[in-house]
Amino acid sequence: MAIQISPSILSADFAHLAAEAEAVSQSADWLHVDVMDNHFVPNLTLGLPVVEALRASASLPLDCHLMIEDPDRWAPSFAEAGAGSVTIHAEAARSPVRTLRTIRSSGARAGLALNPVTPVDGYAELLGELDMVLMMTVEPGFGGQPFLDMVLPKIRRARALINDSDADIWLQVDGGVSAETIERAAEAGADVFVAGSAVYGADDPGHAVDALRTQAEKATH
Ligand SMILES: O=C(CO)[C@@H](O)[C@H](O)COP(=O)(O)O
Ligand SMILES: [Fe+2]
Repeated sequence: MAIQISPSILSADFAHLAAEAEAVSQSADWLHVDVMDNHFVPNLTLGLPVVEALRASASLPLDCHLMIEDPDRWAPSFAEAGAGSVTIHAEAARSPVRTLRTIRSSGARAGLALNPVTPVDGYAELLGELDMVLMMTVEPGFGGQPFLDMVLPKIRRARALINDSDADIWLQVDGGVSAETIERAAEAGADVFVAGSAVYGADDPGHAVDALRTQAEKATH
């Protein structure tokens, strides 16, 4: 399982987004874009126009994490805007099968995110519709929060379900991922790592991505 790193631009300088994206373009695999609507989470960030602008200027594929109340309405537009991956929250989606299929039919990867206390077993039936499962290791809404170790058993459970399914599904962790926590998440079975403050809070974001990848690889070999 190849390790992938997806820096979150939530911790980047929004006045210089293109340059911030460029700073990780040689070292990262994706650019993680946190879309928040102040309803599903108590924070408001960015929407489709910013994703369209990033799509036109950034070289990395966009990994859009929709923390919004009505993903069934909006997710297809993010896929059509050229996002490489669109992840909806299980707690918010009312028609997840239809929405995940629509994302895929636009050529994007389809992801399902689970909040820290949302059980994974109830979603086993959806695995056939998924390219990625996102495990939140903080309550969604803000960058810079501490990693929740209580989610580690659920990451292990998701890894087992994915392996049993024989499908090629990535397992992403998002929230509090740092040089200190990434090994625990990798050991539990995650293979895609979102990191905001650990990358954009560093003096050299590109180097921080390399260091995170090295740590995760060490844990899985
Ligand atoms: O989705 C979210 C927060 O809701 C994340 O993508 C954060 O932006 C990650 O930031 P750090 O916890 O790595 O600082
Ligand atoms: Fe995120």
